Amino acid sequence: MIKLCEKRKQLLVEDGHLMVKGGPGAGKTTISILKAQQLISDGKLLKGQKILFLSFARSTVGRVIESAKSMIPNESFKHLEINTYHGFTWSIIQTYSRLIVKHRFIRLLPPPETASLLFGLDEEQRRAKCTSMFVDEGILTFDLFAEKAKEILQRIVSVRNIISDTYPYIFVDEFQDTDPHEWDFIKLLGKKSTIIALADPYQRIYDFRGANPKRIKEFEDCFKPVEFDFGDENNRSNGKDITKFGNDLLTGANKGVKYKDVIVTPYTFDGGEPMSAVKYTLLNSLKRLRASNPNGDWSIAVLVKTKATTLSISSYLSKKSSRLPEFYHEVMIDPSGPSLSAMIIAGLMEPNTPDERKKDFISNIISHLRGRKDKITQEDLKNAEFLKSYLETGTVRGKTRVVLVDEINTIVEGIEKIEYSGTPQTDWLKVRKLLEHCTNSVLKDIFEDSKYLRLLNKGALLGERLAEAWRQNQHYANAKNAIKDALLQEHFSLSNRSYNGIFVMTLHKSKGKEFDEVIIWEDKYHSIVPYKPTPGAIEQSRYLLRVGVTRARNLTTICTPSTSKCILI
Ligand SMILES: Nc1ncnc2c1ncn2[C@@H]1O[C@H](COP(=O)(O)OP(=O)(O)OP(=O)(O)O)[C@@H](O)[C@H]1O
Repeated sequence: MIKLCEKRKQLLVEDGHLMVKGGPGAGKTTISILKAQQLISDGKLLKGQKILFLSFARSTVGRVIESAKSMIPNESFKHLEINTYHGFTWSIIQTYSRLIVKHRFIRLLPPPETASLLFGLDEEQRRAKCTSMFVDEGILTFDLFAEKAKEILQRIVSVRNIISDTYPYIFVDEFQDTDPHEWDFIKLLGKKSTIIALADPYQRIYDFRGANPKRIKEFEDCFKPVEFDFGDENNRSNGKDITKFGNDLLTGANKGVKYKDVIVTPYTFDGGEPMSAVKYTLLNSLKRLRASNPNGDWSIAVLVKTKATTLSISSYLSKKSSRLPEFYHEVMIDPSGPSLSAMIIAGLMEPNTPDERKKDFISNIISHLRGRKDKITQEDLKNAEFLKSYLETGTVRGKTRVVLVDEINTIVEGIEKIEYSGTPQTDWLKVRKLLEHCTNSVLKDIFEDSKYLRLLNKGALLGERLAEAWRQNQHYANAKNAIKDALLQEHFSLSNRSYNGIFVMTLHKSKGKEFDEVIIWEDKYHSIVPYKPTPGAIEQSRYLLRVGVTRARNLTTICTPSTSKCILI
């Protein structure tokens, strides 16, 4: 039941630009949905106009859609457009790109391929390369969306007017994390549209991609908004001390204090199962939640620092041991590694000569090595360089590399022997099986990544695309491109899903979401605060941990190694 205090009632009737501030769970998203409803029922929209709600992540958008559907009538919901910055700016570029670039069609480069292509370049070189690809070839990378959409609005005032006329009210969620281009984009739209920004300065966790502590002040100076601050109000975990822990964390006041609803569990090294503490914690959470929600309506998030830990935790949860069970769960990761592995398998399935297939396979392995992780290791780099030179010269030196090339050859030979059935799932598994028993780590990683496609719920999508290819030709011609297109479309699909069950994701990805219980797993080798941190890095780590801790409605457990306990707790 939503409570409307005087401040909230005032917000609903206030005109003009607004800045809505508040800590985690203060109710910023909730009041903004009610504000949108108020604008609609006050008749502020003309025919064809909509209210735009912009957020960063697709999953956050999904949660806003879900809340809005449950809070406002269907008739009003039709007047809302809830989208990501990416989705919205891409739609502007698709419609108006001809006004800033000569190419008739713009081709999108999927993020994993972008990572592979830009590998080894510094920030400035990356930007220069992306810009020249756009201008010279009409190829667009996701990083340029906000910049190019801004350029369109800047250069063509009539387009800006059309967009503002269509969206006279724009809500900007998580404003504290906007980068300079997104901020310029909002400033331009704010010349005619009314902007309602939602922000929490202490949930700013994207400094590394251009967020800036000055941004909120810049908004205030530019738009002179009416301000509403809901401070430490806690509607998510009312009556719990989770928000208190989160706020104490900002100053270090949490150190040495015991909290009722934030439990710190130092774990010791368990030789056989180093991550067993996460399973024990899950078993306790499940016991509590199953007892209080017999209908299965509960959610648990396991939050970790890095993508690599997401994958290792997920692998561990999927395995049963003599002591502990497996746990069905979903992983929410940036799907670069799995997507690139899907393209490798699809590439192998395409009809081809053995020679061409081998070349294609090796090029795809190089893309996988360069694009699968946020930060490439020296080992990956050396392997990618070796494969590149092997493609050119055919020379192999060193035992490990001889094994790698032998295994590549065995896979290519194995493909020749496969008889496809026309049932994509079966055929996919036949090809994937060839990678299963490889001993070289490069090929093993491809196999491991491909397993996450199921956990990412991509199985059905891949099956559909391959079935289409088979229906037309009775073979899997062009399978790789079909899969690539399908995965690309996924970047824009918005679904309002409910969070039931166990989810594994990074702390960054948890932003804007809520769960009944949260388990924060600090890995021994990937601690929340980086090694030898700068003051800035410590501040960012505090914000990040606060975001994670405050995602819980009922309880958060922080598992930290007892030998190197997190310095923030
Ligand atoms: N006025 C209110 N009365 C009762 N419950 C509320 C109220 N406002 C929000 N809530 C509930 O509190 C929870 C958190 O609300 P909401 O997501 O709007 O907060 P937020 O400020 O956007 O959080 P965050 O910044 O952490 O994403 C939701 O479950 C919501 O239903």
